[in-house]
Amino acid sequence: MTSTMVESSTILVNSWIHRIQSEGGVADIEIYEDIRRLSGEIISRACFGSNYSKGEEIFSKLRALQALVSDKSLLSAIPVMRCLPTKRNRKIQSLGKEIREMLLKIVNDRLTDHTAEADLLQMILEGAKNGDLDNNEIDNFIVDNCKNIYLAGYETSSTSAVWTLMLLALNPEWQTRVRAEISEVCGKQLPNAAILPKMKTLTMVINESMRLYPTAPIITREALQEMKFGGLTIPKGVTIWTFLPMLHQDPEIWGPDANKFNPERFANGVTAACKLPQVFMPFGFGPRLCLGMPFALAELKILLTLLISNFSFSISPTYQHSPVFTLVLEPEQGMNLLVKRV
Ligand code: HEM
Repeated sequence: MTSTMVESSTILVNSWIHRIQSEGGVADIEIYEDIRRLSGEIISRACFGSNYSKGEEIFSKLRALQALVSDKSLLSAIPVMRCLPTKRNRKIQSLGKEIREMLLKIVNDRLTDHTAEADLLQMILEGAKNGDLDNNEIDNFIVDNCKNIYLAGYETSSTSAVWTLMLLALNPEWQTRVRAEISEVCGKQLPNAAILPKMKTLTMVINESMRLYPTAPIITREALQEMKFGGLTIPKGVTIWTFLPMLHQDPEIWGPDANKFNPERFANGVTAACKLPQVFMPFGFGPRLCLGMPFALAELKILLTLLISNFSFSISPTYQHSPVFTLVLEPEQGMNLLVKRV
């Protein structure tokens, strides 16, 4: 899927080149919106192949649904309020219904034209076919998996990219180091799957950015039986929240510069970066480790390679630093950077 990632990212690069030219050499760009759109396009193409524009429509409805269900107002925290026929609840229901119908329509079209595309939808369809499920369960399986991929893979990749670009904008010496690596490894070539593992400096930068700004900052696990955790007794059924920023920025584990951006700490890999490498878990851990990790890292490396080799970044005077936790850790006021050609 890397060629899809390169294709979509190149369109973004060209649009910024035009913008910079028309704004006299430097453009103040709110990059979060653009990168989110790009990430949506990439995941739609990966998920729905040639039906990706329909997929984008579905994803935009899922985004609206996500905004409604992650409303943190006091009233919505009362369980009974979620069942009353309020305007918000009716909207949630009708969006859910529309999304389900649109997804099932794509599936039906796919089943009748017998095209076995190499996309995630095809894998989900095959998974559904091979499972021991009745018709209604098959539909639920398909709809739930498509929603899961959207939630897990869309906002996460785009927010990781914008936090990394913010940190690079604040640390121009690292932009220079990454740019030098790109020119050495890629030359005049576009990035491809074979060269991604050679991008050592870029990997260090991405790791450091995910340490300081873990996109999915809370990992949850349910205690399946009563257990002891240090001096605490955790009863069966309790959900335990692990807050990653506490682990990722603990000076006892990472040293006195734990709060500083210093990708050098990852020069010899994660195991040498701190006292307890298992606490570094931007993609989770164990059997539920993020399924999309290789996909996300390829997407991040391709996008950052194309952006850093074409542009230099600095913080815009209009940028307001306001990380906020919705379903992911995102910049509440967007991400304004000054962008120039290199
Ligand atoms: C930088 C981007 C991403 C980050 C930081 C991220 C992070 C995470 C985290 C922290 C978890 C929970 C793991 C756990 O509980 O141990 C997770 C789960 C998951 N992620 Fe990602 N993710 C990213 C991108 C993606 C993408 C692009 C996809 C799909 C294409 C994806 C699919 C999934 C799925 C399906 C799960 C659930 C796995 C399971 O429960 O077995 N993720 N991700």
